[in-house]
Amino acid sequence: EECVDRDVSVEAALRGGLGFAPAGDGSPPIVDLASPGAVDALWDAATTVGFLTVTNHGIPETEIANAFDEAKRFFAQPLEVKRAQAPHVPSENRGFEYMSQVRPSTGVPDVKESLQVTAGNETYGLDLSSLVREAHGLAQRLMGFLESKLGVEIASAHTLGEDSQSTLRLLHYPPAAAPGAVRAGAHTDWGCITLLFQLPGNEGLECAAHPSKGAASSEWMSVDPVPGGIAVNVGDMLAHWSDGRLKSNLHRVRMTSQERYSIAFFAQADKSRVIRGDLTAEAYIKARIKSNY
Ligand SMILES: O=C(O)CCC(=O)C(=O)O
Ligand SMILES: [Fe+2]
Repeated sequence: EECVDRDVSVEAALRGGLGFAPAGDGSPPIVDLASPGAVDALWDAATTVGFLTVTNHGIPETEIANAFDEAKRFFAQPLEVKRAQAPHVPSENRGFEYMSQVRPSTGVPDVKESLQVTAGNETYGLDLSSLVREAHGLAQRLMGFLESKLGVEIASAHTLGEDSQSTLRLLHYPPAAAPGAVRAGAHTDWGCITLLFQLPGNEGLECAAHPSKGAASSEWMSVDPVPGGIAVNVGDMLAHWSDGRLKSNLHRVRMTSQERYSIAFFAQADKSRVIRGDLTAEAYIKARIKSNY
């Protein structure tokens, strides 16, 4: 399946010079969800750079802060404790992994540890269910906005029920090891929409500045934390579903001298949902997991 092989074009872009290029000026647009022009601004960002930051999103800051506290508490434990508390089940895209995700673009493991909780599954004793609910609600709202422009029914494809495979991922990049290294290799996300919660002071996220130029592009752009904002990006599943109108853009996490915590919510179509021919959203995600662990 062409869409499952998305990483081939990623490699082409990196061979084209993007891999080692530094970040230039600029940052993705900020979309104020309380403004009357929000739908147009969202559409504009999603069809050009594929990255944006939303403000006035309605998720209580205390909810987000609580999830970061949970993440810090979890990651502070000894490695064996984390492994025992949340065994990694790659086939189900959940549990705790340590320095084990190899991005096809780099061939070496990301310098990070992460804990993945799948909607509807256990939260390993962590208080994360309410952020999952809030994030799912916001992702659906954003997809509803896009749906109104796209004319394709996408917002109802994600539930929080039995069939869900949407995922909350807590990420921790330890204090800098090798200067110049990349913390997370360049990749595109697999799902429909990703919400990325960042902490002020924890910089490093970058996306390709000119995604429409593909392999000819050789610049990155910082996606720095915005107070009260959540970074949003389009994933491959939605790019595919929209016939390429919505852009799934390359991004990476650059090494900085600061330790980094972030939280991603990957809104993915339900397992049984058919996204192309007879390819289900479940089969699609499974194929992408296989290429990464
Ligand atoms: O930590 C980040 O900011 C980015 C994480 C990311 O891109 C991912 O896990 O897909
Ligand atoms: Fe990502």
